[in-house]
Amino acid sequence: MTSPSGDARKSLHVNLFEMACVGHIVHGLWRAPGNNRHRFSELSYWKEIAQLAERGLFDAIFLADVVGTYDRFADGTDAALRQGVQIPNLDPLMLVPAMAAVTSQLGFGVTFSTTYEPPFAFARRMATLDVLTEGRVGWNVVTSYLRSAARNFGLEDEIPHDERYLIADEYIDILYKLWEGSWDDNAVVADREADVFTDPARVRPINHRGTHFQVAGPHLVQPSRQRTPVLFQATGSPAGLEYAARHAEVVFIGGQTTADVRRNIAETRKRAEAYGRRPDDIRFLVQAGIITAPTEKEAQEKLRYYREFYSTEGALIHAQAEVDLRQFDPSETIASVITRKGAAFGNMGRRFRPEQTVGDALQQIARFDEGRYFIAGSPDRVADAIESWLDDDDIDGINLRQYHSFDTARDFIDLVIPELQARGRYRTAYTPGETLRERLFGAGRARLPDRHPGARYRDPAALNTPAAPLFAGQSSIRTP
Ligand SMILES: Cc1cc2nc3c(=O)[nH]c(=O)nc-3n(C[C@H](O)[C@H](O)[C@H](O)COP(=O)(O)O)c2cc1C
Repeated sequence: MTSPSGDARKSLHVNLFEMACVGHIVHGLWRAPGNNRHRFSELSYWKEIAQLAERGLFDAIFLADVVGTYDRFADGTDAALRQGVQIPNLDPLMLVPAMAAVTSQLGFGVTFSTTYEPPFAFARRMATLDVLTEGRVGWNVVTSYLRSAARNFGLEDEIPHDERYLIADEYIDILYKLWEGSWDDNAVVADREADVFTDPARVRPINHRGTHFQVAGPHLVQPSRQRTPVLFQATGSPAGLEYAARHAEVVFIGGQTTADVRRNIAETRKRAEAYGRRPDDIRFLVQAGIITAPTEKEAQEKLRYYREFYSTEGALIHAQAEVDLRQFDPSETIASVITRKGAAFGNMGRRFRPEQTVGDALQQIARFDEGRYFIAGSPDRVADAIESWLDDDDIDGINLRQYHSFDTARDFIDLVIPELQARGRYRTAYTPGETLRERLFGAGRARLPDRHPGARYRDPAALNTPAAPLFAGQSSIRTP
């Protein structure tokens, strides 16, 4: 079958979705016997999971991150602390060298926010990782969403949503200047006889003077194999999609149905063309929940078992619920709760329909086992579902959500991957020495293609001509 994007039989890209905490998105399951999540603060945990992902020939381990606490529910941060909802958490960039040292092919996607820390230091840290891993890193560009994070970095409140993307646009432009424009490939000559380590004629400052940042340069790190790490982004808003169309190479796309997802993908590809990119310059991933076992019956039993540990309170904390819905009669409607609680109902009003009951809303918020990209079943049924996601929805891959570390990844690797391989839907080996970008886009694509906006700074003259601002002429985007 030919997919809408034209590939004969698309092969699945897989990242293992991780975060250095006990409760990332599936809350409460850290208590399940045998779950290793509480070991996230041990180096051995990361070494073990990286080796497991490499055994499964995964594209990468993808690390989420937040820089504030979920403090809106009940007794604020205390609830998040008790439930382990993304706190305590460790800095994901620091985990990469440990995992890279015990693997040779696995990639690493790392989340970092453009809103709080200046670009120069981040450019250096990320380039360091790309140099040391020989081109195995990607960056998940986020603008952050917690008000508590803003307060950690000296702000009273969050910067308005669309303005964050404008800042992110200048931020990434600086990174392109540093990563792509500041150093020529052959700048390091290491000529002992001539007593020259780096040829100064091949290194230049960037002298960026913009709206939000001023960065002189030169970049402190010599070019890595990819120069710019693979650019990941997750978004659903018009501003975010515009940003993705311009910059992202891998997009986590939203949508509840095949039709939604296909439409969102098609629109993003079309917008990318408006920026001079090709429709297939972007890969699309979804976050998938997969629970499998040798037989259908065992898979359903495993699902039931996981359900027993799931924490509704954790889900409410993560959703930044301002009201504890559990205190209401399950048969009461959301409309009636809103009337009684008024403004205190906060963001929950946007999540639910007024006619829904509290019981229904609670189930909705605490459900980890539904939706187009969830399946609990035998390896055969899982593989059928994945083939449909690839062909019918036009996605390219998944971020595999973990319920149990390391069983979720192990089950997928031992049971589903052989089935996908037999169907020609999954690699049977890594291509030795390939970069993460080549794994996603093919041989010869270690670096951004020339048509990507970041590539313009390969011409040093471009360092003196500002890039067009994001959203230029876009009336739907709220510029400040
Ligand atoms: C798969 C996935 C992973 C995400 N990981 C993070 C993350 O680690 N840190 C973060 O601040 N936001 C993360 N987000 C949230 C997005 O960055 C973004 O805020 C969200 O998708 C809403 O998009 P918008 O900001 O364009 O409205 C993630 C979203 C998805 C779908």
